[in-house]
Amino acid sequence: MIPVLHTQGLTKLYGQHPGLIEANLTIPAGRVVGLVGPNGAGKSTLLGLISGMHKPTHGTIHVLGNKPAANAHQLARVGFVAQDTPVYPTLTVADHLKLGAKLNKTWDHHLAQRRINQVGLNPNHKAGRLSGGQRAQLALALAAAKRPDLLIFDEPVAALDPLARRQFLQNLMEFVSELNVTVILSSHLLSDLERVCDYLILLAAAKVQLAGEVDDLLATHFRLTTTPTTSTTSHPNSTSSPPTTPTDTPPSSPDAPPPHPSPTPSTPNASTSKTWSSPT
Ligand SMILES: Nc1ncnc2c1ncn2[C@@H]1O[C@H](COP(=O)(O)OP(=O)(O)OP(=O)(O)O)[C@@H](O)[C@H]1O
Repeated sequence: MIPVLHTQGLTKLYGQHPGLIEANLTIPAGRVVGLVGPNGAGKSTLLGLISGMHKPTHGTIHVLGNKPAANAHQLARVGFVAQDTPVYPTLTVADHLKLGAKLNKTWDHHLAQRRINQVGLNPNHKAGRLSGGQRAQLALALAAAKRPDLLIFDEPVAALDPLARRQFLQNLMEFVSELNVTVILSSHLLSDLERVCDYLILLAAAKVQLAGEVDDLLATHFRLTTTPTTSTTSHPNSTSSPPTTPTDTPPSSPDAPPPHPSPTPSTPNASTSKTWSSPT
């Protein structure tokens, strides 16, 4: 099967300044990919390269088997939602749906309408008057109604409060299971994405530090926390520091997004709160 993303030595320089250095990535189809790293790590640069907004300085990149944004068909296969969920403030929710239908040949009006109803958005409300969470839901419905094969979100939950974040991720997971789409989500914080992604890319200082299936990464490198009454279990390969208490990462935190519905089997430990230790 053709990978959703395949890069070799992918490098983007802004003048002399590195945005991304020598990235080698192969992401299989059907994953929810967490792209995580601190400020300036290169997340937006990589997403810009995938969507075709940036051109590589050197190296190669193939998205769904083709060069990014190579033609109209390729553009239609990739949905991109930039930071701050851009919408047109003076247009109503219904206007956004009409615009989406005009601009996209593959537009699924039924899907868009159904999702708008399900999340309780009033079609007559202007986008400029929606809350951050409602804007995110609108942007998600618009992106999904394009029926893309790859859906990209740059920092989708950064500006949302815990409840809106949870609702957004829940809706996203519903789309994923309904549409069979690959999703790439970026965030500064692994904790934002860890329960929804099944593939992880860690970036720092413009370089890929770690990439792979979450289950594989967990199998080789993780630390578990258990209830206070039982002893803490460490993976034999783990070189992590002393165990954390459950209060460090409460499983029932209101901040915790819903579990990923992917058919990919999770590790037996995946429902236990987990803490990533630094890659070695
Ligand atoms: N237009 C630009 N001109 C010059 N340098 C840039 C430009 N865009 C990004 N950079 C630099 O490239 C590096 C990667 O930036 P990028 O925006 O991709 O990181 P990021 O992980 O998305 O950061 P953030 O989380 O803050 O959005 C940073 O050092 C940044 O300063």
